[in-house]
Order: sequence, then C-alpha cells, then structure tokens
Amino acid sequence: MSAPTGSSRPSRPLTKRFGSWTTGVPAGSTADSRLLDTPPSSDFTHTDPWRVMRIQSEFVQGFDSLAEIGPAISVFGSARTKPDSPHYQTGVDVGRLLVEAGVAVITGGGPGSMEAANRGASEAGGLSIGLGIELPFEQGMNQWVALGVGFRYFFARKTMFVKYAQGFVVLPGGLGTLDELFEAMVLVQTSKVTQFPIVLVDTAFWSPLLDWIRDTMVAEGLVSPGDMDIVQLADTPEEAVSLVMAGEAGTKVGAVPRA
Ligand SMILES: C/C(=C\CNc1ncnc2c1ncn2[C@@H]1O[C@H](COP(=O)(O)O)[C@@H](O)[C@H]1O)CO
Repeated sequence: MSAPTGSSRPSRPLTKRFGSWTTGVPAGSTADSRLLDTPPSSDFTHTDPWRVMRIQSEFVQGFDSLAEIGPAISVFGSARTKPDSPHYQTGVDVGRLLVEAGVAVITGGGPGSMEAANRGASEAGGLSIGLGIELPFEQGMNQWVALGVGFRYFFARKTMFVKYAQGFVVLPGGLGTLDELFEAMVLVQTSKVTQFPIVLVDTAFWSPLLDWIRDTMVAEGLVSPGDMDIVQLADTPEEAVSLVMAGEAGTKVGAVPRA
C-alpha cells in the first residue's frame, strides 16, 4: 500500500502543548524544524503562509504575557547542569541576588542552570519567568517558574529574552547557551540594542573562547578589537550581578536608546 499524501493524510490526535492546541506530529519533529526543513513536496509549501499566523500568535502571546514584568535580567546556561554541580549553586545565587537587586529573572524555563536561576529567584520571593521551547523530546517547564510562556519557534522566544531584559548573565553551557550569547553579542555589535551588559560567569570556562575570538578573529580583522568589550567576565555570583546591574557594558557610542 502506498503512503498517504496531501489532504488524504490521516488526521492525528490533538495534543495540548504549551497552552495551545496543536495536531500531534511525528516523533523528532517540531514546528520550528518543519518550518526550516526543505519541504518534501510542493503541497507542504502551501501551508507555510498559514504558519505566519502561528508565528504571529507567539509574538502576541509573548508580548502580552511579558509587557508588565518590570525590569528583568535574562540568565542563560546549560540545560545539563546537575543540582550537585557548582554551576547549579552559582545559578541559584545569581537568581537570588538579581531578585535582591530588584529585577525579575528570565530563563529558558528548562532544567539545569535555567532551573537553578529560577529556583534562586523564586526562593528569594521574586518574579521567576521561564520561556519554554517545544523540543522533539517533551520537556516541561521547571517547577520554579512562576510565569511561564511556551514557544514553538526559537526566533520568537529569542526576541523575548532581549526585549524584556536589560542585560544577560551567561553561565557555562553548550551550543544553546552559545547561540543565545552570540545573538546578544551581535545585537550589541550592530547597535540593535544599547546599554546591554552581557556578563559571562566563570573566567576559566569562557577565557579559551574569548582568547580564540581575540587571537584569531580580531587578529584576522574579522572582529573589531573594541568588540571584545561587549562582554564582561565574573567569577562570583556577586560580581556577576554587580556588573549586570551597573548596566554599562556593550553601550555603543552614538547608538539611539532602545525603543
Ligand atoms: C538537554 C535537556 C533538555 C533541554 N531543555 C531545554 N529547555 C529549555 N531551554 C533549553 C533546553 N535546552 C536548551 N535550551 C536553551 O539553550 C540554552 C541551554 O542550551 P545548552 O546547549 O544546554 O547550553 C538555555 O539557555 C535555553 O534557553 C535534557 O536535560
């Protein structure tokens, strides 16, 4: 029997995901991946314009949910950090100190360092926010999130991390953390955001990356020497929070204030 095609495709059960109803999808597939993948046939292409409505709804939901959170700092870091890791305790302390400094804490809402920062914020009685992401393997929001917003699309979610935060604290992490860090660095480098401190926690972890940027990218003229000032290094939660709250790093001379 041949595989069903086009509109004859069997319907799938409805599944509740992140507060909105969606049709179930094959394992390993997400809305993000289906949008970005090359379509197997032209039938599929015709559904892309309608996805704009879904994408739009993510921005509307995000803007609506976060409009009144007040000052906030986004905290990034590994989803794989274990609770007994020193990085986890650093995340807890960063979350707590940010709340004590008077700001809300925004994370990706997942496990590891995200959970740690949400936990610190929550235990300190502050606003603990998680911006969850639909992943092929189901992953709920961590238990320390008080205000959770779910996203299907990484790009919509990333907009929220920047738009609703006045700075970033970045704990040790992997590719996801690097993606978020470099997005923020490029936004400052290109003056898309101003007065946006980005603080990397743990000099030993981040120095090899910064050395490579300086010794290779700057040396080859691919990055300006001044761009190294976009990020600052810290070794303790106190230092990280002090730097991010000072809010001066990454300021681009002549740039217009953020709208
Ligand atoms: C890997 C595992 C779960 C992943 N769950 C995630 N939930 C929410 N946000 C995530 C998740 N994974 C990555 N992110 C985002 O990227 C950053 C961490 O990525 P890294 O590669 O671990 O550095 C983080 O800031 C999130 O925004 C199972 O444990």
